[in-house]
Amino acid sequence: MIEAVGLTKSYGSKTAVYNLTFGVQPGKVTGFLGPNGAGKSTTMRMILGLDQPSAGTVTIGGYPYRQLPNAPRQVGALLDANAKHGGRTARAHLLCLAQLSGIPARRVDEVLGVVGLQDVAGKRSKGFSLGMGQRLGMAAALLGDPQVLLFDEPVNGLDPEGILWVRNLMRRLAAEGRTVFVSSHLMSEMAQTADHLIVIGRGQLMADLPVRDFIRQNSTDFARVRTPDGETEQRETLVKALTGAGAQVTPEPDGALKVIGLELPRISDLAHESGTRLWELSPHQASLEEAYMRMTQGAVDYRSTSDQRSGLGQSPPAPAPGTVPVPPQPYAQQPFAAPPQPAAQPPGATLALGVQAVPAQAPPAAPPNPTTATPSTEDAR
Ligand SMILES: Nc1ncnc2c1ncn2[C@@H]1O[C@H](COP(=O)(O)OP(=O)(O)OP(=O)(O)O)[C@@H](O)[C@H]1O
Repeated sequence: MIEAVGLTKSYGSKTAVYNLTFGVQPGKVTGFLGPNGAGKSTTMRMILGLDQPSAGTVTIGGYPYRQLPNAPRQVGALLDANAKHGGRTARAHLLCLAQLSGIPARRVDEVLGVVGLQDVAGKRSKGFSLGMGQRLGMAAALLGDPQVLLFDEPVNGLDPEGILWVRNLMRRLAAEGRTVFVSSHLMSEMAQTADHLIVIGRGQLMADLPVRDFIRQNSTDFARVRTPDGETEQRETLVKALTGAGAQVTPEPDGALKVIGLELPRISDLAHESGTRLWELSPHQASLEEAYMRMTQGAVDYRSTSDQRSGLGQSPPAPAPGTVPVPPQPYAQQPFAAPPQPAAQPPGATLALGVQAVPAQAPPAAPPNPTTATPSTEDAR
């Protein structure tokens, strides 16, 4: 079990992590999510004793990492797959690590087999692909057969097969009763791999909840409805009928309508009563990726300032023939009960996320201030 209490880390005037309190349980995969610069790696480094907290504590099985007896046998980590001597073979790299930690040499071939690198064990790692490097990093993490495992972005750069392999490995390690803590940006991947999620933004805790609760609370059901292409009047009649019945109706880029707040049979009845023909009426669920993006949108440090096409002298593409030009905002002829929309919150506000969200706590009146909006230029790494 990993336990962080009031964990805080400042680099000069920059607060990378502020007052984080959470626990990571054994027997589960716990996903650690947050946008770029949210503080995930900093937190992991503090867990592993590589960085000293400015305040608060973090322990593994009740001990700070540096006080763990025989730490490499208890905790394994993959923080940076490039952290290896490229001139050494995969086997020599692992052998070296094993010797430093008093791990028997025979374990090296075992872990090479676990990660599927047995056939290239004698090759120098500088010639390895990104995926092979990640596998070697995992082998190093598994070397001491530890009960606690930390992986920082383990699927970075992996192909779909590699991603599936990592997913299965994580699940297997957790099923063996180990504590598995995995950072990622990829909500969709974590939704399939993790049992529990810890989400941070700008160094502060945003959510700490089981994945199934995240799914239940953040996936909004909606219907897609489509009237015959080009028949604008039919479309407007239907929008009026739907909003009049309390639905939130938003145009989709392809000319369909996204309808929230009404069951499919009711939409069908309203279309019939208003004399509208339908080309499509289908049930949908908002993706978790979308829910995660909404949750963290107020905590993103690095955001593009312009359309990526600007500067190329190109205008946005014209609508495809047959599609109906659509306004960007929801239709609102009639008042309707909109679902709760998370918004960027000032520090100290409770995040209105529809999840079992954690109140964002205001940092002390004086700096450190983890909510600085400008990207940091202080990264000393
Ligand atoms: N050694 C350091 N010196 C100064 N600033 C640092 C240092 N390490 C991290 N930071 C800053 O702390 C913040 C958190 O960084 P961190 O790498 O922990 O985020 P992250 O969530 O892991 O980001 P990413 O997903 O991009 O890897 C960033 O603003 C970063 O620039």
